Amino acid sequence: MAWRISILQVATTNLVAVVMGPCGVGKSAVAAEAARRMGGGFVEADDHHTAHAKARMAAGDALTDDARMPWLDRVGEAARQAERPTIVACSALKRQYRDRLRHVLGSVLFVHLTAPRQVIAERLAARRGHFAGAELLDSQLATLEPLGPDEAGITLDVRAPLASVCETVLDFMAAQAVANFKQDDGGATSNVIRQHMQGR
Ligand SMILES: Nc1ncnc2c1ncn2[C@@H]1O[C@H](COP(=O)(O)OP(=O)(O)O)[C@@H](O)[C@H]1O
Ligand SMILES: O=C(O)[C@H](O)[C@@H](O)[C@H](O)[C@H](O)COP(=O)(O)O
Repeated sequence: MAWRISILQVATTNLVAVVMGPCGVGKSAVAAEAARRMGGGFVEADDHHTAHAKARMAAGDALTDDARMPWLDRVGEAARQAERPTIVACSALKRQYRDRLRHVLGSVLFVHLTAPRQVIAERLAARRGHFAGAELLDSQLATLEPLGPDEAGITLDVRAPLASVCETVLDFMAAQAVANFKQDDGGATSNVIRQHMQGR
């Protein structure tokens, strides 16, 4: 619905959301499609790995914290400079990695994508033309630290169709934007947005 897209664009201005989770769960697919629907910027964290790191991961070798930190800084910087609203596809597996992104970006929403291991393994097995294969999955799942209760974000099961996952991401971002407006102007703007949204 055209009005809904424009309300979403207004409401989500200035937001940055990071779609996180293990390799193969669908971060790039969800983040790219959600950014396209929203008309905002998209940052792919994979584009900011060094050739050395990609070769390591292609060999099934998990990166260390020391190798990930400069990469996270590059991802954060790319997101800082990207068009707003911005959606980033980045594994951000540990709390300290998300802290690093928050340090660069200030306030960030996280969308943690989850699925049973088997579903992710099947997606990785079918994926073509990517440096990361199924050998990385177990280390990624072992490293993963879910969002803490104090971290702004949601956790979504990606067994639902891509379109419905994207809808949920956009609804979540719009709801957060409404809450931010409420803090900024005492509720005046959020009331306008709510009135429009009641027509859904
Ligand atoms: N909702 C979905 N349903 C089916 N296949 C999906 C879905 N989301 C992603 N995929 C496919 O799964 C594979 C992994 O997705 P990708 O976005 O590359 O994951 P990640 O960025 O988390 O590594 C890709 O081949 C992609 O096309
Ligand atoms: O920190 C890491 O070990 C990597 O960033 C990793 O988390 C990421 O998953 C790979 O880059 C694979 O790329 P995809 O996640 O796009 O499969």
